[in-house]
Amino acid sequence: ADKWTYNGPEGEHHWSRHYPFCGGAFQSPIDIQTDLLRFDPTLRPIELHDYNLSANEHLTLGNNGHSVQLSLPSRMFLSSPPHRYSAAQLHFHWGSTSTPTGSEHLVNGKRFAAEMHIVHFNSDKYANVSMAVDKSDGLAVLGVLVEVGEFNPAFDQFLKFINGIKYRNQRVKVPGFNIRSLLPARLDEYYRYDGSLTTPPCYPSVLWTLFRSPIQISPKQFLSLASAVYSSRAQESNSVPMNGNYRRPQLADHRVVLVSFQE
Ligand SMILES: NS(=O)(=O)c1cc(-c2ccccc2)cc(-c2ccccc2)c1
Ligand SMILES: [Zn+2]
Repeated sequence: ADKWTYNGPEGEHHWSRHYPFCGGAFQSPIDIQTDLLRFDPTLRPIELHDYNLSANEHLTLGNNGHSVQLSLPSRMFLSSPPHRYSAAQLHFHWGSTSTPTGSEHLVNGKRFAAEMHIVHFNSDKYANVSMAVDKSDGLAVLGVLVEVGEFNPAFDQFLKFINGIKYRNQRVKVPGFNIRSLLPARLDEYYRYDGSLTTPPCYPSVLWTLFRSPIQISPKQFLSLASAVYSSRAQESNSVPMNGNYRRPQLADHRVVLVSFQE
């Protein structure tokens, strides 16, 4: 079983003991300093294919003890030339009801309420996500910053089922919906850098795309995300609420963060 947590003796400062890459280079997340960006005119708008899933398609919403994740069919893909990346899953990182700031990436030191990650793998080169996860050109993750504000009907397409996955290893089936509706309007404005999984084993295998525009969810929706789930199992006596499941920003070292927009 994975032996890591976000706090305490198995917290992020100890991850590298069992997961050496966590102490290595190219780690994520980072604090994106907008005065150190380099505009790259070759960064084209992200193209999404087959993101509009029919309600007949059933997705698995699960509690893996560290996050809430939604499985995605691999026929969904994004193209960011030269490669095509097939979808694998999406999941979230958040703070807590008392401190509603739990995004992983920061922008000029600002932490957002939460962050959504849509994990894809390089299906031009690898048969599945497990083959891709530890390859330097294996993964592409779309990051979306989340703010508390307007109600977000797309979020409710899965949030309304969250009470079925209150405890670790619980899973429910949810009808497919348009995953594009979870993303911000502007898919042409994003930050791009080479990084890693933000959880153990922290493989430096991720081409990160963090969209410039945050999306909004209502206070009630945030409360539901941040207070409905536990990292403990159903039958365990002392239940452990799942919150603060975000890694602190890592050193950018000399990594250049590219940006697809100029102003
Ligand atoms: N935060 S992340 O995007 O770097 C990330 C990617 C993947 C991931 C998943 C499948 C294939 C490849 C990578 C898994 C997690 C994860 C989050 C919580 C608990 C355990 C794992 C997190
Ligand atoms: Zn993540």
